[in-house]
This record gives sequence, C-alpha cells and structure tokens, in this order.
Amino acid sequence: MNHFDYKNGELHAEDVALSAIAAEIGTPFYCYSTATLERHYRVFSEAMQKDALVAFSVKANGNLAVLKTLASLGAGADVVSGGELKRALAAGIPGEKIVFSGVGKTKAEMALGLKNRIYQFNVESEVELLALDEVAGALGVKAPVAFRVNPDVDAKTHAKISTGGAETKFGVPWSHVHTAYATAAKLKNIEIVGVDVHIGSQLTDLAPFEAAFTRVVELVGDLRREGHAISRIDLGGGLGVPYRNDNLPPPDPAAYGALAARITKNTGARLIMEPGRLIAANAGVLVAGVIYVKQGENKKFLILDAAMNDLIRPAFYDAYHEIVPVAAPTADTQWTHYDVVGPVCETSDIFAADRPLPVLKSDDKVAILTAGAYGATMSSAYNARPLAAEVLVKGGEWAVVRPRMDDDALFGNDRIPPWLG
Ligand SMILES: Cc1ncc(COP(=O)(O)O)c(C=O)c1O
Ligand SMILES: N[C@@H](CCCC[NH3+])C(=O)O
Repeated sequence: MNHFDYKNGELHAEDVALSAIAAEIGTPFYCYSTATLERHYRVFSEAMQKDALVAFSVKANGNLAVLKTLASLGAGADVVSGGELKRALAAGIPGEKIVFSGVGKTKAEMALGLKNRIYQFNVESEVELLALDEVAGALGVKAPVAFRVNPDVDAKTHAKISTGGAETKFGVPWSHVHTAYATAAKLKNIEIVGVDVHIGSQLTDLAPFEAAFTRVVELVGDLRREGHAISRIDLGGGLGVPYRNDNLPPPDPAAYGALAARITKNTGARLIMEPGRLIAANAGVLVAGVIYVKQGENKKFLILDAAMNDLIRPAFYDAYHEIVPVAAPTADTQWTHYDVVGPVCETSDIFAADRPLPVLKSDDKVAILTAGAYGATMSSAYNARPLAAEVLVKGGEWAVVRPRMDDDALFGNDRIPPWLG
C-alpha cells in the first residue's frame, strides 16, 4: 500500500491533501509519511534476526520528528558526525543503540560519543584508533571498537556512492586489517567488539553484498583464531529502493535479511544493520509549485520553485526521480513533455529532461517522489534560497517539523567587520 496516493482527484500523503498543506505554508516543502516510515522500519527489522540492531542512518534523514518516529519503534542510529550524534540523542535514541561511522572523527566527536556511552565506534584507520585510545584514556573509559574494513568489492552502483573499492577512502585496506586488530588489542583504552563493512548505497543486486559479507565472515573466523573477541558484525546499509516505475524493483528486505542470516549464521555474532534510504526515501516527497512555463527554442521548461539546492540528487548523481502532478490527471488531461528545472543559476539545476507530464501552468503543484532520503539532509541555501519547510503527516494530521528558513537564519548570522562600519 502506498501512502502517497490520489484520492478525490488530489495527491494525498496518507489522509492529508498536499494542496491543503501547500495552501497553508506555501511551496516548496518536504512531506514525510509516518505510516510509510513505520512500515519500512517494521518490514526491515522483521527481515533481520530478532536481536539485530537496526541503526537508521541519520544522514539519510535527520529531522528530529523522523528520528523520534523511528526511535519509538526501537530504532538505533548510525551517525557520522557530532551533529548527527546530537540529533540522534535529542530524538531520544539512547547511546547504547548508536554506532559512529566516518573516516574523519575528530577528538571532540569521539569524546562526545564516549561520554554518551555509544554502542560502537566504526574505526576506519590506525591513526584514528590511536586518537580514540588517547581520548578514551583521558576520560577513563574503554572505547568499543569495530574496524570498518574495505573488502575491495565492486558495489555495482553509481561511482559516486560506491564505498567498498580499494580506491576509495573508506575502511581499513584489506591488507592492513590484521595489523590494525593486533594494534588495537595492545591498547589499554580500546575494547575490540566487532567488524564492520559498508560497500555503498542504492545497491540493486544482492551479489556484491554476498561477496562482501562472505569476505567479512571469513575474516571474523581468522580474527577469532588470532585471539580477538568478535561478538558483533555490522553489515552497514546500502539496499536500494525503486526510483523508477518502469524499472524492476531492487531485492526486498526479506531476501537481503535472509542473505545476511545465511552468511553469518555460524558466527553467533550480533548483527548491526545501518539502513538509511530504504527506510526514508519512499516515505517522503518534495512538493513544488510551478513558477513559469517557459517556451525554449525547441522545448518547454517547467520552472519550479524547488531547485537543486533543495534536492541535489539529479544534479549530483544524474539521479532519476518520478515527478507527478498534485492534481490527479483525468481522461481529458492534455499531456506534453517538459524539462523540469529550478530557478538556480546552474545548468545542472534540472530535475528531469523531456519528462511527460500533464500540461501545467503557473501555481500548479507537482510532487517529486522518493525524496525522503538524502533530500533535505543534502540541501543548501545556495543562491540565498531558504531551506525548504519539512512536514510530517500521520493519518489525517500534519505538522510542520521544520519551518522554512527565515531571513534571520539565511543571513542574520553574517557579521560586518569593524572597517565596514
Ligand atoms: C557507513 C554508512 N552506513 C550506512 C549508510 C546508509 O546507506 P543507505 O542509505 O544506502 O542504506 C551509509 C551511506 O551510504 C554509510 O556511509
Ligand atoms: N547521498 C547519496 C548516497 C550516499 C550515501 C552516503 N554514504 C544519495 O543521495 O544517493
């Protein structure tokens, strides 16, 4: 069941007409569905072993209301900065369900994690390990560590979101892994707890997961033989979602969960999963208004009030997002093709090229689908465009969970130096 659907001729989020929200708060805005978030979280966690930790990847969607919705279902968090850690804690996710990933954790971020007794640091290098040992020592605690290993597996996804190859900055290079664990075992303030891997995002095939997980499980056996107590395996995130209606859907969480269970079954380790996109992407849409329809030399441009600063995925990764009108098409609807663009002064500010859509006019509304992950979190105020509002719907209720950025937030923090008076 889809929670963004046409009812009474209008696109709804659950039981709320998107046009009603637009009438009240204007466009553009992100709209998230509680029911979809809950369904995705449940489907995913039910596909995993009972005691697995499902740590939602906060980078996909860090809105506190979204995090709180997931926290109330038992979700943990995967964070990559002090800011994300603070968001997760502020949303009520306890430290014991938080894992900290990322190649460049600062000592201040490590201290914040240690003070909040987070579950695990996914350490990506020996230099980072030494820094963590020092910070933990100063605080008089032991840091729970899993090394994120780089299995040198091709994730077969977009190059810009592939993280499991030896040429990327991610993870401890495979040939250094045993030395890294040996070093960790000698450090007083480090407790080795597990192994971590994350090979990339938007994977649409299970084979690369299978290759990476298999390598990791072999590694766990070797590390245990070397005397390391490996009780957890963090398999990262990365399962893809359907962005296009005309493509075969990616494997479902049940198949992915079964694969993880099969490969890890003899390890006795607790699994940690870090899904982001799978939980949030199809739980959100970006609603935009048409500013103008502009006739070009040989095409028509649909100029929206949302732009690449609001949703950068098409410009950044040539990503495809379905775009639908908020008013339901009928049998009488006239159709045409548009290049759907934003007002930002960049040629790459284009959401879709030559896209079939009903004939639209100024003030009509469209929804850009599958925008709940890596949408708002990757947005910027480029061209001094205020960050879009964010709305959460639950049944027939809706609430602004982040108001549109106001002028004060947009430039009120700039300071004029003394010489400019
Ligand atoms: C370490 C780590 N974990 C989890 C994720 C979440 O990935 P996805 O949103 O593809 O599930 C990412 C992003 O790719 C990541 O870098
Ligand atoms: N931000 C990316 C995915 C990268 C995930 C971060 N490791 C996207 O929108 O697809």
